[in-house]
This record gives sequence, structure tokens and C-alpha cells, in this order.
Amino acid sequence: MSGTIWSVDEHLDDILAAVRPLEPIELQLPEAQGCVLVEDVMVAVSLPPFDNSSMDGYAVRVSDVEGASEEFPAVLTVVGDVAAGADGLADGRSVAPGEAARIMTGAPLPAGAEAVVPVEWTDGGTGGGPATAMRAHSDAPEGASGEVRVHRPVKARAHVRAKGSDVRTGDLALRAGTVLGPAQIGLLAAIGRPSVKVRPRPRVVVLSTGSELAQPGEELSGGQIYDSNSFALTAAARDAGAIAYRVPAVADDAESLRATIEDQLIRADILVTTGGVSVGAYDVVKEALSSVGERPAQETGDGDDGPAGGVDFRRLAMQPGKPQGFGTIGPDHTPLLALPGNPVSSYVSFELFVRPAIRTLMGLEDVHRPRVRAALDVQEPLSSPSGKRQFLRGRYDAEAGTVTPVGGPGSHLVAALAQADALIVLPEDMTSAAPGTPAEVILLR
Ligand SMILES: Nc1nc2c(c(=O)[nH]1)N[C@H]1C(S)=C(S)[C@@H](COP(=O)(O)OP(=O)(O)OC[C@H]3O[C@@H](n4cnc5c(N)ncnc54)[C@H](O)[C@@H]3O)O[C@H]1N2
Ligand code: MOO
Repeated sequence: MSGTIWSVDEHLDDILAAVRPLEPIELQLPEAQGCVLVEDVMVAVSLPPFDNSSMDGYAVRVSDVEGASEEFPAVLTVVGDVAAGADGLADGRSVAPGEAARIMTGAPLPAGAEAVVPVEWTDGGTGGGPATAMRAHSDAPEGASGEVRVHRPVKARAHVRAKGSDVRTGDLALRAGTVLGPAQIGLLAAIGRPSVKVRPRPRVVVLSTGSELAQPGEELSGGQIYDSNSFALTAAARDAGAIAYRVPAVADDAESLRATIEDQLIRADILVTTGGVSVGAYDVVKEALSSVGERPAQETGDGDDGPAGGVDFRRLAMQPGKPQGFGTIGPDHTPLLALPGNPVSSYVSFELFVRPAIRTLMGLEDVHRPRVRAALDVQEPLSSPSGKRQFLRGRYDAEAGTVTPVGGPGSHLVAALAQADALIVLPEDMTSAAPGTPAEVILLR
């Protein structure tokens, strides 16, 4: 552990300087969700690909229904059906003067027709009053023939969705850099793209350490607690966009920890450990990381604190989250962030340091949580340690423009953390914050 105290920003800069976006790969659409596109995608097929009906109804010629009303309907001969998926009328036939084709939503406008009359504006071929729906073809095949009475006129192209009215062949569908959400995935599918070139989701291995840790569902014996960090941080990694792997707690034994980390390197783009980074006699993360992979960690000593090809353990001017480790390990120089074990410390550290690293690996432009300013909603002044940036848990009220602390500053308070939706940032030079003080707030949702 070096003597220099790092600021929050220096530590974050050090991490982000070492993390590069992952190499792009071709992914099938379902796997590409949430990923950043690295190619401009052009439209190969116009949307819609052909003029088609936006209503279930009758494809007609405009002059045939001019002046039509319920009292004086236009009577047309039905010459067949055009269902979605059919390429016009059977035998390539056209709609001739005095004729209509029954047409379904999405079906191509048959040759000769100029507009569509919704079925509700006709008698539906029944000879009765206005129809509310078409009869199913299987029940009444005769609906595709006979006569239809049209009760209203239509203008040319009425209820017709023109070919290319959405996008045209050769248009830019999505620009490189776009984050693929549901609508973008839908567009890619609509233009017929089965896969796209994107930066993949980073694989994050979360590994908690501590001989006191039992897994939820197990019986607690004396001195044990449940491992919550590995669950919280795996969830946080997923939430950040990563593929997350949780490794159940490793005992405080440098050999088994080293072996576990070496095993995990193969599936990690980034490794996150919790616990074992302070100054106790069983804080084995430091010990274990001194000889993982081909690049041994180096104790950098005072002064220049760069992780010269290993994991550097350092103290940060922040609370919670003071002891931290960062470096790269293994043959691929995989980034490793060693977070403190206290549950709130590890979560806050994840939000501040791991999440931006994950999002940098993904190639996202916006790697940070949104920040706002809000007035402190407290009865008494809050105290904050001098020289440290404090991150209190809070609830943000956007309407009132206020933030209310939940729980105290203790880094073991997981129940309060679960009530919070924000972190309240009290800067290094602030030792007391009066009620109403405007504070920076990091929104967690
Ligand atoms: N003499 C000093 N003691 C401590 C210092 C210090 O400067 N001098 N720093 C304190 C601070 S601040 C922190 S933060 C912790 C960090 O300690 P470690 O990273 O070594 O973590 P552990 O000692 O392993 O655990 C701390 C605490 O958290 C609990 N824990 C650990 N892992 C989990 C988990 N997966 N799920 C739930 N809870 C976990 C653990 O039982 C301990 O209670 O050091 C302080 N001490
Ligand atoms: O820095 Mo520790 O993270 O205060 O609890």
C-alpha cells in the first residue's frame, strides 16, 4: 500500500486510461441488444417494400366510388381476395372499372386499384347495413366474390402505405455509435439484417473474498455472515450492460484465491474482487495478486503510484471506499479492480469506478451516471470528514428538487442502501452541510 492518498478523480482517470473498448464482433440481433453499433447500417430493402393497405377493406378505383353514400352506395363486383403475403390478385389480374378486391391490412395494393375503403364503410358484401368486420374466409369463402356496397367515397391513395414511405433502399438506417435498444433491433430486423457488427458486452467476473462468508440458503455458524457483495455487484455489472459471472466467496487464503483468479481470467474482460484490501492480517487479496499470471504485482512505494504492470493498492480520499486496488493481470493484461469488503463501500466503489470501466469497454460515450443538484433535506447540519469526498446514500425527489439522506455514513448499512436511489456527494473541503445546501447528487436509477 503506497503512502500517497489518491483523489477519487485520479483513481478513476487511472482506470479509464487503462481500459480500451473491446474489439467489435458480428452478433446476431438478439445478442446485440444494448451493444454499440460500429458500422453504418444502410437500408437494403425499402420499408414498406411495396404499396400496401393500412386497413382491412376493399381495394377500389376512385372514380367507381365517387359520391357514394349509405343511401346511394356504389355497387362493385368483388373479384377476389388479397391477403397479406399474396402478391396481388390471383393470376396477376387487375381491378378493372366497376370491380373491387377484398384486401387485408399489409397486403399489396393490387394492380388497377387506387385506394382502399375500410370494411366499416361498406356492407361487407352482406347486402345489409354497414359491416363491423369481415367474415372469416374459412367460414364464408363467398366473401371473396359477389358484390359489395360502398357507402363512402375515398381519395386516391387513401389507406395505402406507400413503398419507401418509412425508409428507402440506400438510406442510412442506423449510424455507427448507436446503442441498440428494442426499436433499433426492430428496425434492423425489418430491413432484413440478421446480424450486425458491434462491440460485445464485457464479461465481468465478480469474486468476493472472506472466510466469514456463507452463501444465502446455508446455515450461519458463529462469526459468519452472508455474502451479499458478490450478489450486489454481479447485479450491478449486469445493470451496467455486462455479462456478469459471480464466483461464490473465496476463503482468506492467498493460494486458493490466486488459483481461483487464474481460473477465472479465461472468461473475464474485467475482474472485480471485494474484501481483503485494507491493513488486516488476513487481507489476502494484496498477497494473492502479487504473483497472478505472467506479470507480478509491484509494490510501488511512495511517490509515483502507477500500477507498473501489476495491481497497485492505494488509499483514496473518499468515504466510504478508502482502500482500493487497481491494475492489470494475466497474459491479456485484464483489468482488475479490488474493492473494499464493506458492502456499502464495495457498491459505491463499483458505481464510481467499475461501472464507467464496463461502459468504456462497451464503447459507450456516456459512461457515467447522471448527476443533478438538489437541496439537502435535513433537520440538522450534516458533518463530513475533512479532506475526503463523502458519498452518502439518499432519496432524490425530482419534483421538490431535494435529496434526503437515508441511514448514516456507516459502510455496513445495507438496508439503508436498499432504500436509496441516489448518492449525495459532499466535497473534500466541506466539513458541514447546512439544511438546504445545494449538493451534487448521483442518480442510481
Ligand atoms: N486498521 C484499519 N482497519 C480498517 C481500515 C483502516 O484504514 N485501518 N479501513 C477500513 C475500511 S475504510 C474499510 S472499507 C475496510 C475494508 O476492508 P477489506 O477490504 O479488507 O474488507 P474485509 O476486511 O474483508 O471486510 C470488511 C467488512 O465487510 C464485510 N464483508 C466482506 N466481504 C463481504 C461480502 N462479500 N458480503 C458481505 N459483507 C462482506 C466483512 O465481514 C467486514 O465486516 O477495512 C476497514 N478496516
Ligand atoms: O472506506 Mo471504508 O469503505 O469507509 O468503509
